Amino acid sequence: MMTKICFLGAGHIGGLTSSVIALKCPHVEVTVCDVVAETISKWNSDKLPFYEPGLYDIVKACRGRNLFFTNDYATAIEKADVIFITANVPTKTSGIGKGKAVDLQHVENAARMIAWYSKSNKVVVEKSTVPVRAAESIMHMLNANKSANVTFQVLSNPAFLAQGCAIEDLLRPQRILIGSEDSSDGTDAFNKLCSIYEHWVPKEKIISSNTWSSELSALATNAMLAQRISSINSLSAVCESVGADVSDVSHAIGCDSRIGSRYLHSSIGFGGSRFQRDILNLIYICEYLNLPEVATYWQHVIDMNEYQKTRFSSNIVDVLHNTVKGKRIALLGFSIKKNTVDTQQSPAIHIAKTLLDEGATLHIYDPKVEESQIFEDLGHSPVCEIPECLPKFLKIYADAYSALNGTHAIVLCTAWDEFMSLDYKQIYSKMMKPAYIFDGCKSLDHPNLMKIGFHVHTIGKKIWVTVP
Ligand SMILES: NC(=O)C1=CN([C@@H]2O[C@H](COP(=O)(O)OP(=O)(O)OC[C@H]3O[C@@H](n4cnc5c(N)ncnc54)[C@H](O)[C@@H]3O)[C@@H](O)[C@H]2O)C=CC1
Ligand SMILES: O=C(O)[C@H]1O[C@H](OP(=O)(O)OP(=O)(O)OC[C@H]2O[C@@H](n3ccc(=O)[nH]c3=O)[C@H](O)[C@@H]2O)[C@H](O)[C@@H](O)[C@@H]1O
Repeated sequence: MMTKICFLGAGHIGGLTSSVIALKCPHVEVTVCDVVAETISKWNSDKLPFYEPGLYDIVKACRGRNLFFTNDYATAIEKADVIFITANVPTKTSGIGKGKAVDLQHVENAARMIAWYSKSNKVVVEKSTVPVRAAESIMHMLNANKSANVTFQVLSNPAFLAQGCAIEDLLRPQRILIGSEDSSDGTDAFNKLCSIYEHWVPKEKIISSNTWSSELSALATNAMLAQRISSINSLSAVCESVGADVSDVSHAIGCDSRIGSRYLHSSIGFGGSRFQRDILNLIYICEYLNLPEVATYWQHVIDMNEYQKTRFSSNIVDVLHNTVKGKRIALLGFSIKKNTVDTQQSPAIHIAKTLLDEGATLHIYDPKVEESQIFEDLGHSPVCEIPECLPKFLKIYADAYSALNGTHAIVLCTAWDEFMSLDYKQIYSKMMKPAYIFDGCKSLDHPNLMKIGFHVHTIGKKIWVTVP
């Protein structure tokens, strides 16, 4: 009999994971549901709800064959053997734990829906990143709302996808972690989920643990990755003071196989909603468990990230002779990193707001982020208490050359590939002099830029040049 899977939540994780399962398991019927009807309409159209390299081709190949997007979650739940919860888990904005603890209401609602519409036993997979022991709450929710003869097994199976390379992460995962209950029913549920992944993931990459370890591992992975970035960013400040280059330091450190080279790229700070949210959640859990020293340790990772953004913005103002008022500054890249439209907590927002508050006029260009998104992200800058005045100071361009024309400085926030191959000689000729580049990604060809005449400032290495 054909295995049937259902996803509750057609966002990034639901949409991406379901598509790859449908691609790799043609005999499995995958149905993806969302409580927002418009999201489902987008999945059924040619303009998917978000951009991710490779996603469109997979959806096109599988949609209507064994991949379906629908609002009829009652039928989808009833038919499914395995149900993934991929609802969003935002940070609480009010009440106990405000600003740190996460709000599980969407996950709980999904669990209730599963209980209401299930007429046979189900394996429920907690895919959303949740606090430790959330599976217990899900189980309570399921048992309190279910029909008498139905039983559930809850597995924890966190997603480890980074935006921009999520399809690659799914097709060739470093590991699939499945946490299950220590019982024969738990083992059966584990085997059922394994049998899906085994279609394309080597068996040795599927690792098992108890449910709580799996839940904690999801938070801990993001916390450790963010901690590495904050560590290298802290060293970038030292490098700028002593004349070292953080890229060299990072390379030297990364060659040590005990440390490894990934997530040691110095930047203007990590962005995205996930790192900060997961660390804050970890801090909240530590405070709840009366582990204040542990909570403080992780808080420093976030503090260092804030420091890096502020340090970079202040340096721009300092270098531009302590005032940017009336100066036109181009900001290249607005998303958290290349190949994604995600702007949540993007360092570019912090930098743009600082420069706007200091009175600069910003020319922003990002290859994929929509103009309306940029206006929304910057709408609360104090300089623009009246949102209508924002367009006077903020201009969004559809191409890099137009954005750079007539500017005093270029600030590189995101390393989209196209920024590396721009004709900087031509750009320099159309900029105000002296022309500055602030490279927040350490990705441009600095000797060449300096030869052209730019003053180059790059994070983690101070370069002062005079125009030839
Ligand atoms: N975006 C990413 O790359 C990663 C996300 N995660 C985790 O996965 C979870 C989901 O994240 P995203 O997909 O990014 O969120 P998202 O916000 O893109 O999508 C969540 C979707 O769930 C829907 N939803 C909410 N309640 C529902 C319900 N009861 N039934 C059906 N649909 C419902 C929402 O309408 C929304 O479309 C979060 O916990 C996140 O931390 C984990 C790893 C990577
Ligand atoms: O929980 C999640 O949703 C996901 O969060 C992150 O993925 P993501 O936020 O999409 O992107 P990353 O590639 O990790 O980058 C996050 C931020 O860190 C920055 N970064 C990354 C690497 C680095 O060396 N330096 C650095 O500053 C990036 O520019 C970006 O702003 C994790 O990498 C994923 O494993 C996890 O599944």
